[in-house]
This record gives sequence, C-alpha cells and structure tokens, in this order.
Amino acid sequence: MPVETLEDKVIIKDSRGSSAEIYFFGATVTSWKYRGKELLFLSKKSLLDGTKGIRGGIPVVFPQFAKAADSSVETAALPQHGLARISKFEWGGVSVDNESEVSVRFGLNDSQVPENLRKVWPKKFKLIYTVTLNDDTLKTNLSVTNEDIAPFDFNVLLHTYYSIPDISKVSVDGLFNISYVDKVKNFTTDIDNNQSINFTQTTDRIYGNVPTEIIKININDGSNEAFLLRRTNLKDTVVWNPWIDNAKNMSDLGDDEYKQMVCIEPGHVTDYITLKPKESWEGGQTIQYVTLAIGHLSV
Ligand SMILES: O=P(O)(O)OC[C@H]1O[C@@H](O)[C@H](O)[C@@H](O)[C@@H]1O
Repeated sequence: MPVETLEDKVIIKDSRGSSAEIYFFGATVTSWKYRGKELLFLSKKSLLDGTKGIRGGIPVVFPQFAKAADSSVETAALPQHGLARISKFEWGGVSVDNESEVSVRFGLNDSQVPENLRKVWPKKFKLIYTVTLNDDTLKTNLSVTNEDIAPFDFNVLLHTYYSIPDISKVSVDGLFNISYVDKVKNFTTDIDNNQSINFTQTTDRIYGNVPTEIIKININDGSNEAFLLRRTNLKDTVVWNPWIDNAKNMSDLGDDEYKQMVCIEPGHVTDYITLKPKESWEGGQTIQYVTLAIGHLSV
C-alpha cells in the first residue's frame, strides 16, 4: 500500500523505499525518509495533537509570515505565521501513484479554519497542498484561490526544517551577494560577502528576491550529502537557526536540538501577493537529497 491514511496523518511510500508522513493538522509534512534515512527535523518536544503548530517538518505559512510589521494590513491580527499551520486540512486523495511517483493532496478552505482565526481574517479562500515523493526528491506545492468577492493579500512560506547531524557542519550556498533583512540585528539590511552561510550564532535572515536557481544545503561531515532546493514562484528565502538561548526559551524545542536543525524557508514574504476574486496563485519547492560526490555546483 503506497498510501496509508490514518486518523491523524497520511503515510506515503515510493516503490524504492522512500516515505513521507503528512499530518492533517497544518498539512505539515513531519517526516521524509530517503530509503530509511530521516531527512526532516521534528522536535522530540513537538506537540502533534493539534493544540499548537508542529515544531519541525514543513509547516505551511499562510496568509501572514511572522507578525505583520504594519498594523493596518488585513492579516495583522492573525497569530505569528498565520492560520494554515494551525488548521486541520482535509484529505484530498491520491493524485498520482505509479512506479516513479506518489502524489497526494490536502485541502483547506475558510469554513475549516478555527472560528477565532476566521473572525480576524474573514476571507473566503481555498488552499490545495500537494506533496509528491519520487525516490530522492520531495516536492511540496501550494495553490491559493480567492473565493471571495473582493481581492485579498497574502504571504506564503514553506517553513522547512532540515535534519542535520550538527549545525557546525552545515553550510548554505546560493545566497551570496543577495541582500537580506537581519532580524537578529534589528531588521537592518545587509549583504553577505561570504560565499557560503555558516552557523555560529542565532541566524534569522530574510533574503528578498533571490534569483538563484538552486540553493544548496551542504552537510560537511565527509559524507558528501547535500540538499538541492529549487523554488517555483517563491521569490524570497528565510534562513533560521534559533541557537542556544532561543532554543532554551522554546517550550517545544529541546535545549540542544538547535544543533540538529536548520530552516531554509522559501516563500513570498517581503511583500504581499494580491489575488483578485476567482484568481489562483501557485508555488512550491522541490528538494533533492544527493549523496554522491558531485563536485562543485555553481549555484
Ligand atoms: O516559533 P515560530 O512561530 O514557529 O517561528 C519560528 C521562526 O520562524 C522563522 O521563519 C522566523 O524568521 C523566526 O523569526 C521565527 O522565530
């Protein structure tokens, strides 16, 4: 059975032994295993009972990234990272199931959103989230449709937590020379002139309008493993690691777990996408896990 639907989640398996698990709560992908090896981080302290957003995997951020800086925008009263990650999606069924690919869908419309959230952002919308597994590649794709009678604005972001052996052995390529807003330095704008990003302290950067085709997350422990991230219609990328002090202050992250995770989050967050009634927007990410020595990639 390549697709197993349980009460709280769906498990998909590909013919070569890769698998993924997706909770209905937030349509959060909580596990992606390449032939048995876990590639996504999920905190041991994460609640999975639908009372709080899941700490790990790939929470879907919609329609607001972080807290809105401008209190006059329509999404300003929503909680941090919006409503999708704390709403229960419905099962949309299997869309592809063949030798090379398994693809499943989840849906969310405004009537399924908790009442308190619907009150503060009373828009009619429909999300369709598609998760596709193909051996070493995971694709997550979101479509947003405006079912209201007036336009609305939204942010979107795929808050991907990669599982890593040690944060000191990770580097990220592909964001060199691109300006970013540094949340750690009071939202100042900066440009990194290091070829790769390395992690030695709290890192919380919003890279805007990233032209790079491939962002590469390298595991520098001699294993020659890397993730190749390709984005569709997601122009911005957030890079986040909470580091020691923030980890200690988070109830759903173990004190040392910051070492085992890095978030590389493709999204559209530096401004809002406006959708007119009946219009749809679509975007997503494709992540390939590579294990061979593939030499220097020019990214
Ligand atoms: O604790 P949350 O709401 O899941 O957010 C986690 C992090 O998410 C990142 O996307 C933000 O840039 C960080 O500022 C934030 O701390």
